Amino acid sequence: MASNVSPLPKAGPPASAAAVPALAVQDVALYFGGLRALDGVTFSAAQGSVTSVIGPNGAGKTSLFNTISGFYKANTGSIRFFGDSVDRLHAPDRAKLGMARTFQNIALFRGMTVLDNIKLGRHAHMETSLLDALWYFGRARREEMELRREIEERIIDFLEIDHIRNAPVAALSYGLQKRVELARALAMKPRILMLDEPVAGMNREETEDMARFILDVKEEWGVTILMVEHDMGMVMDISDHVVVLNFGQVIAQGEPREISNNPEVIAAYLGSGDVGDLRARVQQGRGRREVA
Ligand SMILES: Nc1ncnc2c1ncn2[C@@H]1O[C@H](COP(=O)(O)OP(=O)(O)OP(=O)(O)O)[C@@H](O)[C@H]1O
Repeated sequence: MASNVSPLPKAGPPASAAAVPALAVQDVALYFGGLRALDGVTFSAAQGSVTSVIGPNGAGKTSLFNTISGFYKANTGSIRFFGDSVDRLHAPDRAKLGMARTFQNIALFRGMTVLDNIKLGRHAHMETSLLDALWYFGRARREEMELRREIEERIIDFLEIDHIRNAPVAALSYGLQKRVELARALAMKPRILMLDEPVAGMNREETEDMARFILDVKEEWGVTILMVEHDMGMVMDISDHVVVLNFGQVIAQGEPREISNNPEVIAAYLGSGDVGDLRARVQQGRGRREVA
């Protein structure tokens, strides 16, 4: 990818700290009345990895994302973020710690420009008290504004969206809107990026572009990725670790190759629209990691 701006400095962990997972979900349950949307879910996402959560419709993937990011409060269990419990924190405080997410349906301000949407991403870190505002009024605030501008420019360059920076979001193709959503999430300076169906509704070319950007975010920026995605080809190609949910429970987890050959996983997908895709992957018996 052409880039004459260096990537953001990695918040790279010292070797000893890398053993602490970016995210550790332990025995999490979430009930809606009598329905167990999540039931004893346990898995972790290693620092600097792409971890994907898959499962048939209604398996609990979105509920899991909402619980991790703090929109829902788990009935039982715990969630640790880089070793620290976030169980008592609400969604905005988890976002401030560096949990950024995109949504299944694009959640951008369609009448606003690309740049203004990206600028909104930084609000996760903005302080609002009067004292803070006064303190920030001087040099520190100017310096911070410059840093933020620099970050925005790096993101725009990195995601190759310079040509549309002043375009209203509503005028963009679906694939570009998804890329702007990714840009806004990056502006939050995330330590973990949670992507809810990042390539849903995309054509093949847009999907490949998005897959490349996700890998670049991981590799060049050192950001951990947690992704929910139905596109099995994309999941198997770019994931380091795959977690399979069915009826709110983890039925399998492991490397993509193990998962796509797991009979329980294939059985879970029978009758779902995704089974053809999964079967194709199994028959194909190869992924990018094997080609490389
Ligand atoms: N707010 C809610 N109130 C009641 N039930 C809910 C709520 N949200 C989800 N559910 C139920 O919880 C279960 C898990 O739903 P969830 O949306 O998490 O699944 P999913 O794996 O994300 O599905 P999809 O792939 O279709 O998006 C489903 O049975 C769903 O009907």
